[in-house]
Amino acid sequence: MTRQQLFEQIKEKESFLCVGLDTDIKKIPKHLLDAEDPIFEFNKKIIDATKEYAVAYKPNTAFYEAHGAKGWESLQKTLEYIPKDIFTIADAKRADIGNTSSMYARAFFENMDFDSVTVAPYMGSDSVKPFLEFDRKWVILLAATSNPGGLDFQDVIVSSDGEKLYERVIRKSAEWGNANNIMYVVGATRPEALIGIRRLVPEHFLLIPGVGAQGGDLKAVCKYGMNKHCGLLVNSSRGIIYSDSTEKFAEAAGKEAHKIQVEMAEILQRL
Ligand SMILES: O=C(O)c1cc(=O)[nH]c(=O)n1[C@@H]1O[C@H](COP(=O)(O)O)[C@@H](O)[C@H]1O
Repeated sequence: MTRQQLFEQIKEKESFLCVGLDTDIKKIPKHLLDAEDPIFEFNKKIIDATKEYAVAYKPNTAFYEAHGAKGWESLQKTLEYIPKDIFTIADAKRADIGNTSSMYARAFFENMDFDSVTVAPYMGSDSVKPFLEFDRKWVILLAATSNPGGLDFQDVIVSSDGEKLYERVIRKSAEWGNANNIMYVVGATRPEALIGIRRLVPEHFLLIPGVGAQGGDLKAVCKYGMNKHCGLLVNSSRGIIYSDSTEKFAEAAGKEAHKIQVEMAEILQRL
């Protein structure tokens, strides 16, 4: 999917919501456990209930890989079930030496046909570039993450002018691609980081996880992170998909997604 197509979706749906499909078999309603593929059954119902309000879905591959071959099948079926006009993110946080990264890229872009994959920058340019060789596919590079441990390395000052490691990651990696094939991950829990990040990459899309269960603030994120093409995909996983654990779980997820979408529509009107 291109940046323009993504922006068109955002305008049409008045939403920049990404629903995280972090589907934990221990948390899904009990009545689904008799199904042949409970994870897929759950995802199908969540997708049906939220697709009107979401411009992206982000299955975190850990929740599928944990089940071995069957989990990968659930992931593939889920991907195929997501409507084609909705942006898809394989949240796999990959990267390795070049020839291995090429295989990861093939796994998610050719074998599975995701629009994007999350990538860890620690191994540098040759570990990231193989993901950038695919037309209309995206790398979503970890920059300033939402977890407390993110501060351990990402905020270390790496130059005499006060540049932080995550800023260096963004500044350098922006030279490997462009705003049409790289996005950055910035946690909703640290909106203040967005001020400096927008100076470095005013045009790029940012994936912002951490609203909902991790307590990030949508308004603060938008205040500091939005650009004239919105430039944000804001993810919530547990806050949406587990809003209810009864047979009405999908309805509740739909309501929660709608609530966030209404807030987003109001914010988008001010663009
Ligand atoms: O790359 C991510 O998506 C990610 C980066 C980050 O800094 N923080 C973060 O929470 N995530 C992911 O975003 C999702 C957040 O889930 P909830 O906290 O349940 O909304 C999980 O799949 C995380 O792995």
